[in-house]
Amino acid sequence: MTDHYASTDTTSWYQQQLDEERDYVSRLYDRLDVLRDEKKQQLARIQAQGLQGSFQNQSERDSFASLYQDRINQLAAVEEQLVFGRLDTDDEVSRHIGRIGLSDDQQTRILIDWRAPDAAPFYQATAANRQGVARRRHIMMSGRTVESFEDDVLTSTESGQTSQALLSAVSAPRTGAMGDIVSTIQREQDEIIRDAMRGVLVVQGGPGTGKTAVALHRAAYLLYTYRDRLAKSGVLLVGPSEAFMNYIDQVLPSLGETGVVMRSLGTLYPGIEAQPEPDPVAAEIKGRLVMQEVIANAVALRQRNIPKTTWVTVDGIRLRVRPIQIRRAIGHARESGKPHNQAREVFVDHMVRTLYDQMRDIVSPKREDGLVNKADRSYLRQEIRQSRDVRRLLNLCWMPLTPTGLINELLSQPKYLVDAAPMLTASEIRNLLREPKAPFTEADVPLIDEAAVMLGDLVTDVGHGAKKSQQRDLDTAEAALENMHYTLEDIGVDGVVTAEMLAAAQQPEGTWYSIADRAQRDRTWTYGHVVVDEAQELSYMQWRMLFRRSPLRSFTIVGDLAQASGADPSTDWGSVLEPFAPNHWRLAELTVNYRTPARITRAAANVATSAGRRVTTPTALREGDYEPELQYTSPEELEEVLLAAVNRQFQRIPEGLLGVIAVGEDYSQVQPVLEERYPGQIWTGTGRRRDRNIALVTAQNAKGLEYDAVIIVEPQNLVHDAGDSVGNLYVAMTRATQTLTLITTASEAQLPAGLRDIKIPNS
Ligand SMILES: Nc1ncnc2c1ncn2[C@@H]1O[C@H](COP(=O)(O)OP(=O)(O)OP(=O)(O)O)[C@@H](O)[C@H]1O
Repeated sequence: MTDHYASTDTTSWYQQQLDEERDYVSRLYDRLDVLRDEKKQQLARIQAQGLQGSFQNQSERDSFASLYQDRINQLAAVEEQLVFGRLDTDDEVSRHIGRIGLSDDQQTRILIDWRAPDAAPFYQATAANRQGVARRRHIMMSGRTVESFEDDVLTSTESGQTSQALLSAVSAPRTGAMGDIVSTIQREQDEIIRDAMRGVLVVQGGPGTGKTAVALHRAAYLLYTYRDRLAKSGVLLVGPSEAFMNYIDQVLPSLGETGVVMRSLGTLYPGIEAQPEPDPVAAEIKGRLVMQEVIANAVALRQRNIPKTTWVTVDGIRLRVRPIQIRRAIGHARESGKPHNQAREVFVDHMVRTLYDQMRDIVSPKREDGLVNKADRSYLRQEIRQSRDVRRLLNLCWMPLTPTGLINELLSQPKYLVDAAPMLTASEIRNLLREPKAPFTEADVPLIDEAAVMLGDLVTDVGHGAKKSQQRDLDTAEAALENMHYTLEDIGVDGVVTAEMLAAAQQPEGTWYSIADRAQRDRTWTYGHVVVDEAQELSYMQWRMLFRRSPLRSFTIVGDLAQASGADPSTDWGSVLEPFAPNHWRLAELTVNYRTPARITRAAANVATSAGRRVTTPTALREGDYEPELQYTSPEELEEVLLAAVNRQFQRIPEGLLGVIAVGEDYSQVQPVLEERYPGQIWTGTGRRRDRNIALVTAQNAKGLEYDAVIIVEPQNLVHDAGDSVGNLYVAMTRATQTLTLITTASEAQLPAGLRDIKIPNS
């Protein structure tokens, strides 16, 4: 129930409560300021200490300084809406709920972290299951001042109405950056956020049901609840594109969490920033299970025999090499089961031994005693290894390979690809082939990752040495850590230092890397938990890459199968996950659409179902003020009609963020038109949006994003561009929080079926 304060009595009660809240909240901010000052001073002290200070050395000091800095950043990030709720229990205790937990100088808790078990009833209590809660209060802030509050009295018959706080949150104009929903998380969302970390949790929900919001809040919840475990291994959050990562990157810091590794699918392999895959057909092929075999074949083809007997010269002695010897050495190396680059060592050793035997037979009779001693043996082997002839021959037969080199050659050398992929058709091969050294695409990344596993690291002497010294550092650090925990307790740092962090700090360059930094530099890093957003888009090969990063299979997977770009999407999560976590996953569903008004949701669902796609339409929280509109025009008038539509939407929502969605040539055509008419206002999805209030995006990049007014240019082309799949059009239509306009130069008959039902506006 929302309390109404009509009578003088209730008005004065409200005012009194408001004053009390203001006092309390100002105490909370005072405490926040004190803590900030404290940590800054501690940091300054630690930075001022010389090598003689209480810390053993420079790098140790850096580690602690970094932890203080993290805490300072966290305290800075929770400034906005530090507190947003209060729970009054049956036993007349009041608890304030906020972004982080705070205690006063007597160690009395004055603010409860929203993730703490004590805060859970704020999100979960209902009139039917009050969990000891008598009143739930939503506190609305403006800067550091309490503006107003709203009470839900759970013992009242009116309890359970949609709160004003929620309605204003979902109706507010969008800023282009996603905000957190910590003050208005709904019960079905909270159950998912607080679900146990183990196993694979799949969250299926239609457009706008808060999947992304839930995924982010869950990451923050898990880090809080399982901090000890996750501090060592980290959490990875994967999204579909860089535009999407930019859109969400402020949410976790605003929840006081900075330690999550956030990566788009194209940047999951260290050192590669892949471009979007331009060809949906190539993307589909590269995602298939069979690519595993293609890459294995590609590697095997680089282990090759010589066609006929050949000769090599070592120290002026000619040695004969026969195909049978190479074949045996290859067989031996393959049997070792090691990755290509490590197995190469076996191959080389075998061949050196074979050549040595031959050489010994030639050399021995020339010695007076007829014997080859130990020193001679190792000298001869060394000579064989270093002979240019031998090296050239062995490289020809078994070349050390890099993953990027292999994939680049595979996709640009027709014969190599044909030989490695006998199971693909000629036209599929053509789809895959491209220019040598063309930039890698997002669909290449899992292929590179797969190749990296099959190839293993390049074996170099330097590599061996570095590994050994890394291990030494780690051992020393592990010992140092024993003592370190006491020091940590003394200085009261809210963080965890692991042996790995200390070891990293011992590196000669003195660079201190956090777990998040280290994880994203290391392909073989395995995370404690992986969160995957827009999961319906992932191919088999992409799933394979992700499951490699969490062998314990601790995942939160959020997505909507109906929003998949491809023409033939899976219709159940079971078939998607079967190869990776058979019978090892659980499903949760989200059912309320917080973004898109019902009028627009219905139109979008109609388009999707008319194309034969199964959609679950969530219940929209708002009916909406405007019907979606379809405008027919001619190619000559398209630009004018678009500008008029933009203008009309700004009249409707002057503070709004407008999204123009177009693909291919349409995108290129409208960009200069918009730039000319609205200079400095167009945002094309890269970098920060700042004051730009018109976003121009492709359908692919619009995934997961939202705009107050959406204008789709040539909607039928969104379908053609995706290989006749309606998925991207469905996604584009459901990006709107207020209005949707579609502009087309096609005839009614040329439009996707469900679009024709949309109203044509009265001009
Ligand atoms: N409990 C909530 N309180 C306030 N706003 C919410 C709540 N849940 C979701 N929202 C808002 O609804 C919008 C849609 O949320 P989100 O982007 O997480 O949905 P989604 O399910 O990931 O959507 P899609 O699959 O269509 O991309 C966002 O603006 C989000 O902040």
